[in-house]
Amino acid sequence: MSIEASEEVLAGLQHWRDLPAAQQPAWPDQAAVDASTAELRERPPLVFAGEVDNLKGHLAAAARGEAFLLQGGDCAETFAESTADRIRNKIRTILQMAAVLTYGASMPVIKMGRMAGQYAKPRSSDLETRDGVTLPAYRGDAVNGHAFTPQDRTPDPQRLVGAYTRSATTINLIRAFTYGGFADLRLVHDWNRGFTSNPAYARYEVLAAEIDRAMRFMAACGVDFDALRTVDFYSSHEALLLEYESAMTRIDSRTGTPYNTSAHFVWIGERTRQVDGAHVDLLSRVRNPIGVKLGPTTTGDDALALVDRLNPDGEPGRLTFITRMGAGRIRDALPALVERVTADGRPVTWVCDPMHGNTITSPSGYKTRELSTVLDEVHGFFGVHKALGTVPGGLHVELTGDDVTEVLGGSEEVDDAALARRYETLVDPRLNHQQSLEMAFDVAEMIRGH
Ligand SMILES: O=C[C@H](O)[C@H](O)COP(=O)(O)O
Ligand SMILES: C=C(OP(=O)(O)O)C(=O)O
Ligand SMILES: [Mn+2]
Repeated sequence: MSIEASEEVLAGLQHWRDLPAAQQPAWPDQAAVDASTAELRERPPLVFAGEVDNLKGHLAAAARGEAFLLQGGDCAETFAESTADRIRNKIRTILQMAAVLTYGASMPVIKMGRMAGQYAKPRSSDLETRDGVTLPAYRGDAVNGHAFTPQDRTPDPQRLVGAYTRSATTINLIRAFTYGGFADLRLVHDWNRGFTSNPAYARYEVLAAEIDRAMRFMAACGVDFDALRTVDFYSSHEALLLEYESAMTRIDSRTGTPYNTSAHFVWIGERTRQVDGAHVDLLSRVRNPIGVKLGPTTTGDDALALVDRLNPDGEPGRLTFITRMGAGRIRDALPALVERVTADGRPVTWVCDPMHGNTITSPSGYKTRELSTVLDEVHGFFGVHKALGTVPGGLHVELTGDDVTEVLGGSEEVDDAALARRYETLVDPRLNHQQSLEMAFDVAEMIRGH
């Protein structure tokens, strides 16, 4: 039987159109936007309501300290790099990190990509000027092209359909890899052995040897490793482009309620989380688990107003707060927020994004981050939660599975001169494969000390 949504619910899904919406592209032609979104509305969902509900249950467990979220991927996915190799490498990196964290935390790790839809970016400035020429800023491949030409930089709504198509092929590959044997724990463990056999990472040998012993213990006990060949891997992106997110919002025929079917999990960015704004309104009406990024100026009142709007009934797993304070601020700024929300009593999953509060410009002019500063924010996050007796529920990271040089530091040190070698990101700097694993080992040690 198929249950339909009420007129009131359907009308509510359009209410965002009456509200202020930050960070939307200046589309030159609204009729062309309408044509693209009409096309999107005809396309199949990318994720299914049952999967989304399962994820919500897992995130509820993370809020209670019974699971840990690992969410990672590019700052901005690009159409050109939605290739099988790049996608496979990212999945492999996340699976390797997850294996280490599972051991460190002794709990299930929820695997989630900033993947299969992360094609739209908020920007500090609407415009970019180079050599006296001013053009619209690059806002992600779902909006415009990165090349500094008027043709590329003019927002093109056909790109919304392009983003859908790439998201569909990416999630298809994710499903194929994670259900087809690529996620086999024995394989993932072998890859990690390859990482720790590199002398640069000798300090992680002790933990690696422990994991090795645990694997042999499991084998000796007759654990059915074949049953561990598949994993659930969830998709996520910032729900920034309201026309796209609205077109992908569908009524679940089982319940008659709306789900955003563009990803399992969507989040609202630091720049678009205005409590009376369009983003909060649209996401308040869908049933997915959702996140909100919270920067260092967030007040307890702001956080509670978001709980009121996004999770008034305190549904477990519904709301994740992704804090991105900066290593220098987290120890001062986070406690008041956590205390206030904890006193309220409605559950929240606390996740640490140690990237966005720690962006710097290197002496040679690259937008970058220092791995040591990134790790310091994670330490601060665990420290605050430990002191308050609350639960650090996960990690949100910008990373890639490739050997890029975008973030400074790491045991195989990337220095300022090395940044030029393989700086490929179109927006924010990502941890490379090795730096990502180094973070996973470091965090695993941190969790054990927690
Ligand atoms: O990921 C996000 C960036 O931090 C955001 O898009 C802002 O970047 P910008 O300051 O380069 O515009
Ligand atoms: C823009 C981003 O983050 P924030 O909203 O936290 O600045 C991002 O996650 O890429
Ligand atoms: Mn970013």
